[in-house]
Amino acid sequence: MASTEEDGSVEEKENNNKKRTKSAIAVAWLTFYNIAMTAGWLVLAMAMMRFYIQKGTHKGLYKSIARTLKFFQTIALVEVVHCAIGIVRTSVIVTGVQVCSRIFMVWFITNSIKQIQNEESVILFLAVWTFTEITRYSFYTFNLLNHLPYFIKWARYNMFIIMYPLGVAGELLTIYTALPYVRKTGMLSMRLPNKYNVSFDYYYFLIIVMLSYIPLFPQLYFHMLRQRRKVLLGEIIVEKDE
Ligand SMILES: CCCCCCCCCCCCC[C@@H](O)CC(=O)SCCNC(=O)CCNC(=O)[C@H](O)C(C)(C)COP(=O)(O)OP(=O)(O)OC[C@H]1O[C@@H](n2cnc3c(N)ncnc32)[C@H](O)[C@@H]1OP(=O)(O)O
Repeated sequence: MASTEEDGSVEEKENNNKKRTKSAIAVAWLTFYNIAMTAGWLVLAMAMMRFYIQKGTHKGLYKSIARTLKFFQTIALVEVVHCAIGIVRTSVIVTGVQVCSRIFMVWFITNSIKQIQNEESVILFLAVWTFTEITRYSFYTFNLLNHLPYFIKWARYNMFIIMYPLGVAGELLTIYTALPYVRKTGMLSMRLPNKYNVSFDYYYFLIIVMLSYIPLFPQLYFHMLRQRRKVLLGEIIVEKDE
């Protein structure tokens, strides 16, 4: 009996040690990741401001920052992995929708359709994303370091109230502006007959994407409102299993 108890406690200790090592590694990785992402979005913010100050126009701005934007927005896929392996307490679905919709905007809309790159709506969502991500990643960084200034916490859980609708407006307007080009060129579409016997119309796909904002965006918005109540007002919120 005694030896079993001893074994149990040794096993427990080993498990606790493993957990501690895992969480130390996770914290180190997340700190590095959040610092890198804050820096990346700060670089983007500075590049955009410099471009506008030097040229006095937003025309050509997207092209000048495209590579950096694609890099840092695509890297954000790692955040879905963070949720999946449980190193952050966030829903895989919520994070997945947020990250995938951004990657779709960057790669399959703005990057693929050159004719829309100079639209004001592109600048709108870029400015909103940049502000949001600098706030969000610096919030996570300072939080992990246990030195979170109140104004960053306040900005993280208040600014989204205006920024989310503005970002969505920029994204939807951009897709809407792209529709005529997509229809005219038939880009990324497959018409029958073809050897795979498959038909795909990117124009209608984009309309479906626009419509999917109606059910999906409120889920993200209400998720953030719940987080806001939890963090700023200290409410205890029982999340449903996902
Ligand atoms: C294939 C085609 C697909 C097309 C789909 C079309 C549908 C599109 C509908 C969606 C529209 C989206 C539009 C959007 O792009 C527009 C904008 O973004 S506009 C800008 C405004 N946006 C925002 O303010 C939201 C920004 N995004 C987020 O905040 C997150 O991505 C979100 C997942 C929405 C929420 O974050 P989360 O659940 O993580 O909340 P918290 O920040 O409070 O964190 C919860 C806990 O997890 C810890 N955590 C999370 N991440 C990290 C990290 N990287 N490092 C360390 N810790 C992290 C955090 O600290 C919390 O921990 P605890 O509870 O212990 O304090």
